[in-house]
Amino acid sequence: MNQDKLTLIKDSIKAVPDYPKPGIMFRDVTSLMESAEAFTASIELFTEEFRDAGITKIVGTEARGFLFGAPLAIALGVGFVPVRKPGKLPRETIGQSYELEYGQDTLELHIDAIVPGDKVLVVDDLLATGGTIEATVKLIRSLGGEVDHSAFVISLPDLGGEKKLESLGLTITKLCEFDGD
Ligand SMILES: O=P(O)(O)OC[C@H]1O[C@H](OP(=O)(O)OP(=O)(O)O)[C@H](O)[C@@H]1O
Ligand SMILES: Nc1ncnc2[nH]cnc12
Repeated sequence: MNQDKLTLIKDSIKAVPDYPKPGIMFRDVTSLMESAEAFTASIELFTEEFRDAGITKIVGTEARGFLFGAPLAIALGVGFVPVRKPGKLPRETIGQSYELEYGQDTLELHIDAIVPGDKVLVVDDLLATGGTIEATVKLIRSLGGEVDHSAFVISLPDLGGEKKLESLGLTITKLCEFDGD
């Protein structure tokens, strides 16, 4: 990947100590999005990476996964499917609960949004424990979707998400990483 773009992206992400709870170093992707150059670079790098991967759908997780998944879907010319927190999707859904770095939650997916044979790329702003994407992958696979690839703007490898997703058979594409938290 283009090193200048990767540096621009990493440098644009502000750190907020003790948010949303004491002891959490919050990596704020909204500061990246405030920079047209950094936001554009992130979508360009993902597009180059997945242009020839045979992806048929992108799944993005609420809420920050929508911000990168949707523009990438347009760039790749494929559909975008949201995975949402409970009660937000209007049609019939399936659900999966999961653990977060700072809590517990459930995610839902429309049952007709993924069809057997879909080759799905899961996209989120940040990979921490991997709980969000593990739950998302279970939802997609239970509907017959194939999911081999994941993409993140930020990874926090110390929190174990990369190992968890590798054990699920996923490749991990990340634009930057931070350690020590
Ligand atoms: O790898 P994990 O430990 O699962 O953590 C990563 C997830 O946590 C954050 O979302 P959050 O649940 O805070 O939701 P939000 O995007 O709606 O703020 C982040 O955007 C990822 O989706
Ligand atoms: N440290 C962190 N910064 C931003 N988003 C997160 N989601 C889970 N952990 C996070």
